Amino acid sequence: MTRKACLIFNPVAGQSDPNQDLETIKVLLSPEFDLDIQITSQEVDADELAQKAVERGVEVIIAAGGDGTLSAAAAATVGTDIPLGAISRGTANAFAAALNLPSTIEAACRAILTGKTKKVDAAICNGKAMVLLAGVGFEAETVENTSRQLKNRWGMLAYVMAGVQQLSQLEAFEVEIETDDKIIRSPAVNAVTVANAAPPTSILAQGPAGIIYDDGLLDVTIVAVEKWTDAIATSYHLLQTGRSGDAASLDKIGYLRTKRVKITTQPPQKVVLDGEIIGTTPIEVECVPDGLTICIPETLAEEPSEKLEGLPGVEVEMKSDT
Ligand SMILES: Nc1ncnc2c1ncn2[C@@H]1O[C@H](COP(=O)(O)OP(=O)(O)OP(=O)(O)O)[C@@H](O)[C@H]1O
Repeated sequence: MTRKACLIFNPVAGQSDPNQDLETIKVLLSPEFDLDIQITSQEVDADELAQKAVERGVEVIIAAGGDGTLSAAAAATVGTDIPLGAISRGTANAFAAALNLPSTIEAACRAILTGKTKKVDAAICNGKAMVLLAGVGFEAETVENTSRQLKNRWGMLAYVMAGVQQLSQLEAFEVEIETDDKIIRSPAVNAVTVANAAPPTSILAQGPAGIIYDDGLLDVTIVAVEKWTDAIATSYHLLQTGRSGDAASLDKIGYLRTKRVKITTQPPQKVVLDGEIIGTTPIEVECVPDGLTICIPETLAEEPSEKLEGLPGVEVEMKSDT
């Protein structure tokens, strides 16, 4: 018997031929699924289509597109038990990389057909569902400056180019980071990233050793640089540690793990949530353990740890009631 699935398909994601991709997906999934195919448009996005599918009570939601499409569809399933099948067709494919999902259409379809479902953490940021990460400062600017034309032309290199563009305009901000047990203040940081899950290419999330997406905790990375040469050294260090799975050890990179966090900045900074600009600080992010059901292989967990020393003028105030 076939299962009822809603397939949400973004025809403009990535650089491949959408008609051919859709046909491949239909051929691979049709034997098992009764597919209700919903195509995204500029007006109707994956979030809205996925929410309607949740309301209709489909058995599985399958999203095919870039990180925006996959994250939006995933967000609509947070807190439901509806499994999400993710088919990556974007530029960066951070979603699949972060959750150890297959990167090709064929392998993703095979996982949806035969893979086991697994519960992983999600988070809520200012009332919105989050699967990957929230970026304050640099990361938000990088995303905003990475246009579709740039992505179409340069692929992954577009993210690097947008980052380098930002390095020449670094503006530090004052931050207060409040967790359940402490308040951290620093007068001059450039980026704060709160990650539930992140691939090694999300370099500004790579403070802790390995970002664990099923530990009930969020991974916070704080980066402070004074000049653009520091920024390059810091970015390179984070790229290396992200790839090796080691914790960052450079001064001016801090990290900690926490169930919930409140971030206030002076002046207010733009905030990017799973690839989309959602507004400005302050933000409050809370982990939703096991909030998302997805077909995914197991990964190894690392020991939780934190490091805050070395950030300029950092103050850590322990809260007395914890
Ligand atoms: N039919 C469409 N025409 C134009 N824009 C669309 C259409 N469908 C979706 N979009 C837009 O596409 C964006 C999401 O793109 P998505 O992230 O899936 O692909 P991408 O940008 O190529 O991938 P990545 O984020 O991995 O680089 C949303 O902003 C959405 O509004």
